[in-house]
Amino acid sequence: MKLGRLNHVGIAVPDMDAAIAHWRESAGATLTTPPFEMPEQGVLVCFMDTAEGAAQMELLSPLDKTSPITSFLARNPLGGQHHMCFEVPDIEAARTNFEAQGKRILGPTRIGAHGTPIFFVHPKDMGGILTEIMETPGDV
Ligand SMILES: CC[C@H](C(=O)O)C(=O)SCCNC(=O)CCNC(=O)[C@H](O)C(C)(C)COP(=O)(O)OP(=O)(O)OC[C@H]1O[C@@H](n2cnc3c(N)ncnc32)[C@H](O)[C@@H]1OP(=O)(O)O
Ligand SMILES: [Co+2]
Repeated sequence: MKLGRLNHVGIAVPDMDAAIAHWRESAGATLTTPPFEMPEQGVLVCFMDTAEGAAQMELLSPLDKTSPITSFLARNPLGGQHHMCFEVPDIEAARTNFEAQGKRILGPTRIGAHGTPIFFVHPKDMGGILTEIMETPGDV
């Protein structure tokens, strides 16, 4: 199955304000959303875009000890690339496809930070990359 557009690169950060300043100063990135909490995912999240929306970073810091970002930062205290997110037109068809390939889907399909359904595929089944699949936003 051919995946669509790379929607964002997820970056785990230990300090959200410092990370925003870093990407603004070192890459000229602009904040497209102020940080907002997604308690159901255990994260504080914001999006930064490079020139003309050429690339989007999703900055993620943990809301609590149970957050998936907490264990990532325990292994990578300075933070780092956490996941890559690809778009698909039909999230259920994509889920079925990955399951048919025998790849481990992590948890239920749920609503992600762009307001569309997402799921994750285990990094060990994706060449070491935690892979997020999201349904393309309808207003594209
Ligand atoms: C707000 C939604 C937003 C959006 O875009 O809509 C998001 O993107 S939210 C992002 C945060 N949520 C998630 O990441 C959910 C999916 N993640 C998970 O289920 C876990 O984090 C998991 C299973 C990927 C890792 O769990 P854990 O931290 O407990 O580590 P393990 O000991 O189970 O790890 C097993 C193995 O995988 C390696 N690993 C862990 N995390 C990553 C990663 N991000 N990238 C690559 N590899 C990763 C880990 O090192 C272990 O490898 P090993 O060789 O066995 O040491
Ligand atoms: Co993401």
